[in-house]
Amino acid sequence: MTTFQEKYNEFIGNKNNEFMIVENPQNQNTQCISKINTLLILDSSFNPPHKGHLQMLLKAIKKYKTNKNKLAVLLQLSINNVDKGMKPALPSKRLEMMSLFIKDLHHLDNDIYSYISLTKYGKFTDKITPINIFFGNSNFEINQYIFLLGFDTLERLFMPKYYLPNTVEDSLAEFFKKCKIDCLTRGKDYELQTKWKADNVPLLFQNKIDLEVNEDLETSNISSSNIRDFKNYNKCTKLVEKYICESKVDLF
Ligand SMILES: Nc1ncnc2c1ncn2[C@@H]1O[C@H](COP(=O)(O)OP(=O)(O)OP(=O)(O)O)[C@@H](O)[C@H]1O
Ligand SMILES: NC(=O)c1ccc[n+]([C@@H]2O[C@H](COP(=O)(O)O)[C@@H](O)[C@H]2O)c1
Repeated sequence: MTTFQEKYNEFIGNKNNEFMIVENPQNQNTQCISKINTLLILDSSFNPPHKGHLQMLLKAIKKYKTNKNKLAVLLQLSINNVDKGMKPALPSKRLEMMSLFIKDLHHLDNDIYSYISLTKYGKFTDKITPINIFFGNSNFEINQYIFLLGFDTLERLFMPKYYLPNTVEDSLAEFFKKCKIDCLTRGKDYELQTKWKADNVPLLFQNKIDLEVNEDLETSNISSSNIRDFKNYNKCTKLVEKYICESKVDLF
């Protein structure tokens, strides 16, 4: 049995588990970790991780890494998507791919601390609670949680159906006290997406969301579903990194 399978079994084995850290930074330097003040969170089904995800992280790291900001990255696998099921790749295999993805990120930026976690929560308003319990303690100095989202998820974050009978504003108020959203456009309609944000996000939360236009259509059009549609790793080498293809995780 793989370590990831064991960790996953441990996680689902206890119904009280809502969040679990699966991988910690490799070089644990407590003094440096204590200086981390910004956590970038990419919560996804990683089915599989792809170059679009990498682009989101690299853009966010570039934007938020400053002399004052020491960053950590949390890649989180959500086992309960608000809308989608868990098929086809096994959760343990997704964790394995996430770990490869993090190694790749470290090659590109070796100054980043990274964590991998599992969560049972589908809604962002729930996801933040255990994250804040883990990272909000005195071992860290975290003062900003930044969720990295693509535009399609941003639209869904503001859909009333997830919060009924409460209003979207009331339901998200607490979340936006602690968190910001860094969002990338998807596909070519980025002007419409910018307009959607201006027209639909309640005024109260407008400044909590940074919507960045990604004019590079090659990366902004990538999704895990279109990779799975290729039905063959050899046909999607432009969309996923080589190590994911080589991992031969059964996706198709
Ligand atoms: N190419 C991309 N550009 C910008 N955001 C992206 C891109 N791919 C995924 N995302 C965002 O990353 C987050 C995690 O998404 P996830 O990996 O589940 O999406 P996906 O690739 O669209 O998957 P699927 O096709 O299986 O629905 C979501 O907020 C999604 O909008
Ligand atoms: N209203 C919400 O909080 C909301 C809406 C859409 C997606 N999500 C979550 O965002 C993550 C990414 O989801 P998608 O891959 O479906 O875009 C998943 O964990 C999903 O559950 C949350």
